Amino acid sequence: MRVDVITIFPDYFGPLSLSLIGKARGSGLLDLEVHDLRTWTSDVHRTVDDTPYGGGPGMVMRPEPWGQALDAVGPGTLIVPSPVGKPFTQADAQALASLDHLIFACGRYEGIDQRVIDDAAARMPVLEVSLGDYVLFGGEVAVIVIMEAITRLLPGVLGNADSLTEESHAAGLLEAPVYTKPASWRDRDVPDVLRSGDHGRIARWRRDQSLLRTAARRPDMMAAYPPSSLDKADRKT
Ligand SMILES: COC(=O)COc1cccc(COC(=O)c2cn[nH]c2)c1
Repeated sequence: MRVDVITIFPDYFGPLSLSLIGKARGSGLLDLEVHDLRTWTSDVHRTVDDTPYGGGPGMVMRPEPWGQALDAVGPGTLIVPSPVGKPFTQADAQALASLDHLIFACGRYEGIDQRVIDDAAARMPVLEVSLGDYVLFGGEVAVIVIMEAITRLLPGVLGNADSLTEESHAAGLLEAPVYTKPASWRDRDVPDVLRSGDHGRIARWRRDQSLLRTAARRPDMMAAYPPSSLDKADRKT
């Protein structure tokens, strides 16, 4: 997978060269390049923003540098983290993980001139995605989050691919609680069922815990369960 990131703060992406994402890059699974938007400015001050038409607080990112940047690195699927985007989900991560070329645009200030989005949408898929109902200083940290969600789904990145099927949101439910040694810790014991060796009983216990946890914390997910994406075999009557 090829990923281009366009930002006015390229140093934000140091973490992407660490840990699993670093390995994915090293093993050729992920070809990531971070670009400084100011590369595509032509004035001596390398200006990337200007005052908003119609007035109002703050600054807006100018269209010219973005247009030239996207011309240079595109076409691909353009992802723009934004407070006004569609909520980003595990299903989106799954879908994006199967694509060949992703381009991330990191907005700052009050946002990117809308014509950049409209112009890009005329020649490539554009997804404006929200990570939550809050506002960040810019898209950079959102890109790191999205990149983690996608990269861990790439074949060969996670040692144990089984963890992908059981994890939260993969089957439309929150994952059951997990335990490890010691069997007793500060007078708290691991549930006996998990030490029973009865794998059918353990699977049922975990399913029940997932349903209880999802009902208590995420009624929205319960209402949507089972997601239409699950095949018949996964549906529980
Ligand atoms: C067309 O899109 C844009 O102009 C994007 O512009 C901006 C402006 C400020 C901050 C951000 C970063 O995204 C979020 O704050 C965000 C994402 N999820 N939840 C909050 C992006």
